[in-house]
Amino acid sequence: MTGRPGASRVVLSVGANLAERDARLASVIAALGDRLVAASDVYTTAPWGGVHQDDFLNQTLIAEADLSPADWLAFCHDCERAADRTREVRWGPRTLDVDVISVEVDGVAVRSDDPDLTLPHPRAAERAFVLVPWLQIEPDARLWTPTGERAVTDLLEALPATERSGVRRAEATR
Ligand SMILES: Nc1ncnc2c1ncn2[C@@H]1O[C@H](COP(=O)(O)OP(=O)(O)OP(=O)(O)O)[C@@H](O)[C@H]1O
Ligand SMILES: Nc1nc2c(c(=O)[nH]1)N=C(CO)CN2
Repeated sequence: MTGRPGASRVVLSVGANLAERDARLASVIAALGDRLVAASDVYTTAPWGGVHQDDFLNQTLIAEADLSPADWLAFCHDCERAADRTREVRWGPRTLDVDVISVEVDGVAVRSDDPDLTLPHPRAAERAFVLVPWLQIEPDARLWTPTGERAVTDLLEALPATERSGVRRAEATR
């Protein structure tokens, strides 16, 4: 997907479950610099996706810049590369994962089924580790789903209670 850079607002989900997890998350905030609009607290989250592995730290960020959706994906990949991220097991352990959850250009949500950049992120609505931190910084957040645009609070309520209870503010757990 390509696109003319223009003022855009992005929601990013950041996760890490190997060494130096806090520093990995902090590296994304540092890379955003003054493009950062809001950062949730850091949450300790049970692994999603069925792979047995250590808990993650997750954080959701909102940023704004004159960047196209493809530029935001490149930003995410640059951050992952800087953290020596390798792609081995799908949904498995990682030094740093930075996903584009949604992008708005001129206040309109970008929708794309390009496998290289699907927008909104196709699994965001199933992930309490994305939705809980997102709601902390944007309580009235909305997300396009295959059944239309939905309030993120409703998406979260629709998830199994065990998914929601696996997401806890990090200071409560260490
Ligand atoms: N919204 C998106 N955000 C990030 N990557 C995306 C998105 N849509 C498609 N992709 C593509 O998905 C590919 C795999 O990404 P990645 O390795 O981060 O997946 P994953 O974290 O293992 O799983 P998931 O996609 O379920 O989060 C990337 O190369 C990227 O091009
Ligand atoms: N809790 C949690 N689970 C995950 C995460 C993550 O960031 N947090 N990322 C994954 C790969 O996309 C797979 N599973």
